[in-house]
Amino acid sequence: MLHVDFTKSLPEFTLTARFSVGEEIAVLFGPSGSGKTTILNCIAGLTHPDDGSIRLSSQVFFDGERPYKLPPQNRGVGYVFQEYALFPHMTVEQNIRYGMKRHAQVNLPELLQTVGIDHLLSKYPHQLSGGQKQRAALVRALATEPSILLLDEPLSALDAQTRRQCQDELLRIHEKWRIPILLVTHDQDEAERLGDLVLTSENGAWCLPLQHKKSHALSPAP
Ligand SMILES: Nc1ncnc2c1ncn2[C@@H]1O[C@H](COP(=O)(O)OP(=O)(O)OP(=O)(O)O)[C@@H](O)[C@H]1O
Repeated sequence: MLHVDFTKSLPEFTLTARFSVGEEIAVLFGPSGSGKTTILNCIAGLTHPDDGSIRLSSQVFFDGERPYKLPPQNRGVGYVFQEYALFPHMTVEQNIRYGMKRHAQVNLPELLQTVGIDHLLSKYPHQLSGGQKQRAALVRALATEPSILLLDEPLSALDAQTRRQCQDELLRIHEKWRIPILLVTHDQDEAERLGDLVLTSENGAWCLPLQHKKSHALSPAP
């Protein structure tokens, strides 16, 4: 269970985040500049709140009172950035293997097949379409065997059909992995389709879920 309870001063407003996410998909749905990426960055440890706390189950990520900051590399966070952030000089396989643990338990061939990029391992990022890059970035994040997955608008650059396929893959992966996933999107349909929990902001505060649903509707298999 992820527990987030912090404030952070930004140039134009004070960001407040107060919510909990179990083994479910929580969508952060809100306008540009409302602090979505900043929340993900605080959870990943790339930036820090001013006060409050962030915990994943019993593991403290941040505690403003002690004060304490767990280094990003010890948080077990998988992060897919807005721009995929694949290393351009590495093949897909090298990108994926980069963050893997030495004795990784993850079944990489199965994961590659699930996400449909097993035939692209020797390609470089510039040889991939937007959807393929997105999938490679997702596999790279999952290959680190994260305890939590952060996805910052991972599907925004995709056409409608590819986007739908990637949404389905994400739902399937989540069914299998059962870890908390925080997903940022500007797309209301996507928020409703993927989110067990949809968080939105009011006056800089991300607190109350708009809706909480029990099951997802996968597209029928093609
Ligand atoms: N490195 C930074 N330095 C100064 N201000 C920043 C920085 N990063 C973000 N901000 C400010 O913090 C606020 C929140 O930005 P953030 O990127 O978290 O919003 P967002 O909701 O993710 O936006 P978008 O949907 O456009 O990605 C914005 O007002 C932004 O100008």
